[in-house]
Amino acid sequence: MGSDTNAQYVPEETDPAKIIVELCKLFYAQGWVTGTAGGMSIKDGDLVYVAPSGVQKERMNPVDLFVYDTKSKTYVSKPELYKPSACTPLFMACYEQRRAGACIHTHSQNAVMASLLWGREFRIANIEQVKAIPKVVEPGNLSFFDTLVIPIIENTAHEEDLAPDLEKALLEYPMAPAVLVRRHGLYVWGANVWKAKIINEAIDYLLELAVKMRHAGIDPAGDIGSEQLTRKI
Ligand SMILES: CSCCC(=O)C(=O)COP(=O)(O)O
Ligand SMILES: [Zn+2]
Repeated sequence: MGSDTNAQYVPEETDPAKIIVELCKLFYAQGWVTGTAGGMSIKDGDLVYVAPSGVQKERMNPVDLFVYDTKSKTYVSKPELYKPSACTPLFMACYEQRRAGACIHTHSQNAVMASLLWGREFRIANIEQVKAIPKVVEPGNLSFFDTLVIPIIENTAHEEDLAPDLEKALLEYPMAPAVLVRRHGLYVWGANVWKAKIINEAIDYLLELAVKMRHAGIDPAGDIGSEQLTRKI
């Protein structure tokens, strides 16, 4: 074993605008932001970077991004052709209520399917991947035996009108690492963009798995061993 086995991987790119452009291409390839859907934002000190509204998120250039200064409450970069993402009030709520460093909004079909199969909360437990999810209210991640709970809010005609319900969910679920929007998608945030990316990937994996488990007659939040009742052999 080399001495650098546990070395932390540090991505080289640090320009938030370039990172948003790069990650939106990746999320497009995942099917998470197709057809102009979804978006993302990064908070770098007082500056909030937001993608433009209604554009193909995989084809943006760094100059297309809006940059909002939370101190002066003005846009320091405001591309003339565009409006800022309709998700902006929701991203701002995550920054203010969760002290997030980055937010991701996707229209993943796994998120939409889960929102159709669960009621007011999505729950999953006893799956190794939950260990990638932070506890939020204290340092560290969930353990294998913890239950991940994600609140589900109802969709509205316009993205920005989701903000009051998202803000309420953030207050009512202090441990939640994300919020699902029924028939719409998922909002995820993290202390920084790379943490937000990891959490989004882990949650999407768990949503997909949970939908498959339900279809197989297994309760994703059930006790270990309860699934044996559904086993044929
Ligand atoms: C077909 S996308 C409809 C709007 C939406 O839900 C979304 O996430 C994209 O909003 P934006 O303003 O960032 O384009
Ligand atoms: Zn959306």
